Amino acid sequence: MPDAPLALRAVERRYRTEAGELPVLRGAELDLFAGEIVALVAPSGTGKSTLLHVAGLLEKPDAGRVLVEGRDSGGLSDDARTALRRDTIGFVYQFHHLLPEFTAEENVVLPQLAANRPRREAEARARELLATFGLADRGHHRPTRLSGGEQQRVAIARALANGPKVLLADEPTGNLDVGTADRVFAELLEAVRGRGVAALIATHNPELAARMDRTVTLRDGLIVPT
Ligand SMILES: Nc1ncnc2c1ncn2[C@@H]1O[C@H](COP(=O)(O)OP(=O)(O)OP(=O)(O)O)[C@@H](O)[C@H]1O
Repeated sequence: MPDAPLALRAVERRYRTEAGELPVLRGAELDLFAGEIVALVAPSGTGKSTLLHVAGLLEKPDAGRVLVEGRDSGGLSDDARTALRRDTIGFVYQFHHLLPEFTAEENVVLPQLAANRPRREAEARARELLATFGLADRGHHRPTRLSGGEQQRVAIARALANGPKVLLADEPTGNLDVGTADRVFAELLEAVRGRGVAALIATHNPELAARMDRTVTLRDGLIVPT
């Protein structure tokens, strides 16, 4: 069997605060398999964002291992970690974080150029991805000229631009009105399912969680099924 796209082994993460050390993750374990979509539903402040940042190689664990397709990210140089993240992991945030001075298409092109894809190929892929999300005629708009739902669709297209094995999302539709959130979420799930990507999606919305394959929560710094 191939390695899980993402695995966490005994992952610990603690923050130093004025009140002392705050242990947020205390031995978290997770196997995220290709094609499965896992909901992360946990009360505010229990460590969802911390978990996603550590799983996404944006923060290093204080102990334990984060394995991407079986490869331990622990011993890598900063550059090698960045390259591994860029080539294998897509991130969608609650707020789109698109670059305001670039068009929608350029926002989807840029991560591909960073991954050394030739510009023409990157542009073709960006147009194809944007079309998937119903944005074929919005590619030349800057983010401020797009609706909230359109901005978030572009952010999803950007996350998928380098063909990630893993998609991590932190309240990806949390900033949208209910109807738009519902549609964008359905499109996100369809895009992830269609590509066989392993996804971990944090949400406070039980209805959205119910549309995923399984749900996990955080309890005392551990990932547990619900
Ligand atoms: N850089 C940091 N320094 C100190 N403490 C932090 C830092 N980042 C997060 N924390 C603390 O760690 C705990 C977990 O935070 P985290 O943002 O991961 O929770 P969360 O479950 O995502 O919350 P929410 O649902 O409200 O976004 C919180 O108590 C938070 O205050």
